[in-house]
Amino acid sequence: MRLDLSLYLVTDPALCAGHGLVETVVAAVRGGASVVQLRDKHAADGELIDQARRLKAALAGSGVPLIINDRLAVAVESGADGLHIGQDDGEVAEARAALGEQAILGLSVQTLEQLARIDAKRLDYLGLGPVFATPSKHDHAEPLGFAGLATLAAASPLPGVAIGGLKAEHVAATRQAGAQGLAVISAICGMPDPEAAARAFGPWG
Ligand SMILES: Cc1ncc(COP(=O)(O)OP(=O)(O)O)c(N)n1
Ligand SMILES: Cc1nc(C(=O)O)sc1CCOP(=O)(O)O
Ligand SMILES: [Mg+2]
Repeated sequence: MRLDLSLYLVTDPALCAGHGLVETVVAAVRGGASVVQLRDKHAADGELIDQARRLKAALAGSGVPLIINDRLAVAVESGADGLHIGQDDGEVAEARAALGEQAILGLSVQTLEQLARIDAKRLDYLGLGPVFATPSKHDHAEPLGFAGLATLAAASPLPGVAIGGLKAEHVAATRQAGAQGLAVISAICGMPDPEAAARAFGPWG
């Protein structure tokens, strides 16, 4: 099945706490989220596996894949659809070997130098960012702006999803820069109505 990166929800345990993790994700999917990533930098593996299984059950029949952030063992053990790793989160070859050919594997890229080194045949997509500075990730790299995003997207052999400080008002500029979608935390998680917040991004194509 084609991977639809158009509205990629990344969860945050604190921001999702208001409505609850599963409720926030289900509402966002009703509003048009096309991918969900479970991201929690502090939870133990066992807790994340449990959350991933609950999310997988909630997403059943929606066609929306569940991606695990950082933790290969959690992705394998939970039966999630894939894994997203950053430049310091382990080897792409090891992740692909453990996940199998059918799983979705994404990698974060911030620079042209990193892009030149990617193992494209083992990857499905790239996370390109941050477009803007964001309080949602304390250790983010230098912001790219839309010009930097366009440079990376043009040089990328893989579909890219833009991330970092993006809101519904940035859909047109993100498309124009050549990304295949927007990945967001705070524009959906922690909003009073996550379904309406997701719907505000509108149709991609
Ligand atoms: C879709 C997407 N793109 C980029 C990231 C960032 O990954 P990483 O650089 O490993 O940082 P952390 O999210 O692990 O803090 C992402 N998670 N998702
Ligand atoms: C998880 C993450 N990764 C980034 C990167 O640049 O790789 S920026 C980011 C946080 C995105 O949150 P928000 O939509 O609230 O700005
Ligand atoms: Mg990471």
